[in-house]
Order: sequence, then structure tokens, then C-alpha cells
Amino acid sequence: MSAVVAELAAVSPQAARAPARVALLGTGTVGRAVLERLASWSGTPLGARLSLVYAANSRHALGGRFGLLPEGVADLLQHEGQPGRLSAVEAVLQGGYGPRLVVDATASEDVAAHHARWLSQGIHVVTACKLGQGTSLARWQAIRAACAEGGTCYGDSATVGAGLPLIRSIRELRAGGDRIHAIAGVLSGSLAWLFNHYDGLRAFSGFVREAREAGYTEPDPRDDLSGEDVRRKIVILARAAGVELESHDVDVSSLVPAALAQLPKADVDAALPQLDQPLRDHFAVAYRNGEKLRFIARLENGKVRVGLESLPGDHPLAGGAGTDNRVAIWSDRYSRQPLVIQGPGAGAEVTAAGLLDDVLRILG
Ligand SMILES: NC(=O)C1=CN([C@@H]2O[C@H](COP(=O)(O)OP(=O)(O)OC[C@H]3O[C@@H](n4cnc5c(N)ncnc54)[C@H](OP(=O)(O)O)[C@@H]3O)[C@@H](O)[C@H]2O)C=CC1
Ligand SMILES: N[C@@H](CC=O)C(=O)O
Repeated sequence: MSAVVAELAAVSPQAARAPARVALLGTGTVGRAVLERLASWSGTPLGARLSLVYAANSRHALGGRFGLLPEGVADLLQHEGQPGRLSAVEAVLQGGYGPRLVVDATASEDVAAHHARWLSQGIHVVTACKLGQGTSLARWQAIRAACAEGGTCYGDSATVGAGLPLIRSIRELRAGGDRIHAIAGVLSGSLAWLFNHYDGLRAFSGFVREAREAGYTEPDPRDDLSGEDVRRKIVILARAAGVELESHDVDVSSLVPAALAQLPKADVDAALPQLDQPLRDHFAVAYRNGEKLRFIARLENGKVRVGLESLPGDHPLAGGAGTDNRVAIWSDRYSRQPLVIQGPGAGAEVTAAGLLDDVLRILG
């Protein structure tokens, strides 16, 4: 029981049982799945612990002091939502007794820039967005300082491995006295899916469109293909491992040709075939050597690199299927044989479950 809840329980047992008030930002692939999971909890003990009091996307926002029905939110937002401002989040979470939480299911820089502010005001933040902890060191430090100032928690399980126990395992190893020696693996669900399906015959761009339709890519798939998404994830893991590096310390080899990188987002889809020939060439070389293409991030000796590698088929990092992330962690106790964590690393349902698991962990 948190100190605040214990204090409330002494004064008013009813107040101590008040449900947490939750603001959901983002109603896209992941946000919709959060709403579906919340709706499936309706009338259950889990559902009774949370009250969704605010929901917003980039166009509309909806507040309901006494709670919104998750199943009706998408419709209501479209028909009755008002233009939202991030400053409204604090106001709508005010009042009442329960803990206050923001769930960030956006890929928005503006929203990430608010994380530290909310945390310092006593609002917990649970996020799937990596722009909070995976960009500048200054922002990462500000988030940690804000948690200490506000007595709040930052739920980040969904930022790497879509909720797989990756960040948590690294933190637990360190809490148990281990030093982390190295981390290596596949950290992108969409790139895992692409290289598990690409056969060198059909156009790579077609597979990219399929991965986007399935909800595995970032809103702009160039964020995956350029290695930027993986850069953010390995930065988050490295910092959790005690290596406080800057984003630009990571050596990233992008798959995106310069001409494609420069296009406005609206023109990207038509230009995706620019990927086809270079990827066909990479595949042909790997195939001739009996190897598999994998997009790998490595933290070794304090240095971090990210890029496409051609690995023998029986290599420990070449395994897995679908969107599987597969990550090896070497530490004091796992010095010869690494701890290996594998499982789906992208997808709406696993990510939404990872977010809501963090919410429940914070509520204790
Ligand atoms: N997809 C996946 O498998 C995984 C995704 N993630 C992360 O989850 C996050 C969301 O991804 P995904 O759902 O796929 O992306 P989508 O593009 O499907 O959804 C993003 C949502 O954020 C909303 N949004 C943008 N800016 C704001 C804002 N200022 N205020 C409120 N809402 C805003 C968008 O609004 P609008 O609808 O108006 O455009 C949209 O609803 C990303 O950070 C991603 O990296 C993490 C793990 C796995
Ligand atoms: N676009 C990301 C989604 C999860 O973070 C990925 O492909 O892994």
C-alpha cells in the first residue's frame, strides 16, 4: 500500500478504495486495444480499480468526471469530442481521491515532452512511446528526477519488446548486485516480421505495407526501417543497464535510402519500392552464404551499434518467428551463457496488455 493510500485509509476507508483516474492519450492501433482490454474488464475486480476519465487523439478529446465507458469512447470521440489540449489533462485528473495516471499510447513528441511535468505533479505516467526515455539523456534524467519529486512511477515496459520482461529483467539483475556486461538482439517487431517473411522474390516494399497494415510499424515506417526505433530501444535498455549514453552515441546503419528519407510522410508509400533493390542485394548475399538477415542492436564494452547483420541459420539471435524479439543479456551471473528473452515484440494486444500490466503494478 502506498503512503498516500495508507494515510487515506486511516482517514476514510472509502477514499482509499477510490478507483484510479486514468487519462488515455492516443486511440490508434495501441490505444484502441487498451480501450478493448478495459472494456473486457467491465464488471470485474480489475475494472473496478480504474476509471477512465479522459481520452484523446490528436484531433479530439473527451472528459467524463464520473468515468467514460471504454467501449463507447471511439464513437463518442468522433461525434462529441472537442479539440484537446495537453494542459487539460492535469485539470481533468484533479479532484477525487484515487491515484492519477496518464497512459501514453501516442508517438507524439509533444506528449513525451509533458511526461516529466505530469510525474512531478503526482501523476503517474505509463507509456508505449519511446520518446520519453529513449531520446536525450537530459530528458531521461528529468523523468527520473520528476518521479522522485512527485513520488510517482514511470511505467515503461511497453517501450521495449512491447511489454516483454526486458527492462524489468535488467533492472532486477542490477538490483540483485549484477553488472550488465552486454546486450544483443532483435528489438524491432516489425523488422523481425519483415526478415522472417522476406523471401528475396517478392518486393520488400509489399512486405513493409503488410507490416504497416498489421499495426507493427511506427506511424511512419521509416522510423523502423531507419533503425531509429531500435536506437531508442537500445538506448532505453543501455540506460537501464547503467550505461548513461546519449542517443547520438549509437552507431546506426539505416535501411532507408537518402532519397526516401527526405520525402514528406505523405509521399512515403509511393516511394517504398526504393527499398526493393538494395534489400534484394542483401538477401542474395545472405542466401548464397546460407545465412539469415536480422536487424540487430548490440551493447558491448559501453559501445552501441544497430544495423542489418547476416547470421548463420543456427545463430542464437537468428531464431524466432513472426514479430519475435530475441534478446541476449550477459551479466555477472549469466557470464558464459546469456539470459535469453524471446517473444512477440510488436502488436496492439500485447502492447496494450503491457501498458495495463504497468498500470496495475503501479496501483500495487
Ligand atoms: N504498434 C505496436 O506494435 C507498438 C507500438 N508502440 C508504441 O505505441 C505508440 C502508439 O503506436 P500506434 O498505436 O501503433 O500508433 P498510431 O499511429 O496507430 O496511433 C497514435 C495515436 O496517437 C494519437 N496522437 C498523436 N498526437 C497526439 C496528441 N498530441 N494527443 C493525443 N493523441 C495524439 C493519434 O491521433 P490521431 O488518431 O488523431 O492521428 C493516434 O490516435 C508509439 O509510440 C509506438 O512506438 C510500442 C510497442 C508496440
Ligand atoms: N514499430 C515498433 C513497435 C513496437 O515498439 C516495432 O516494430 O518494434
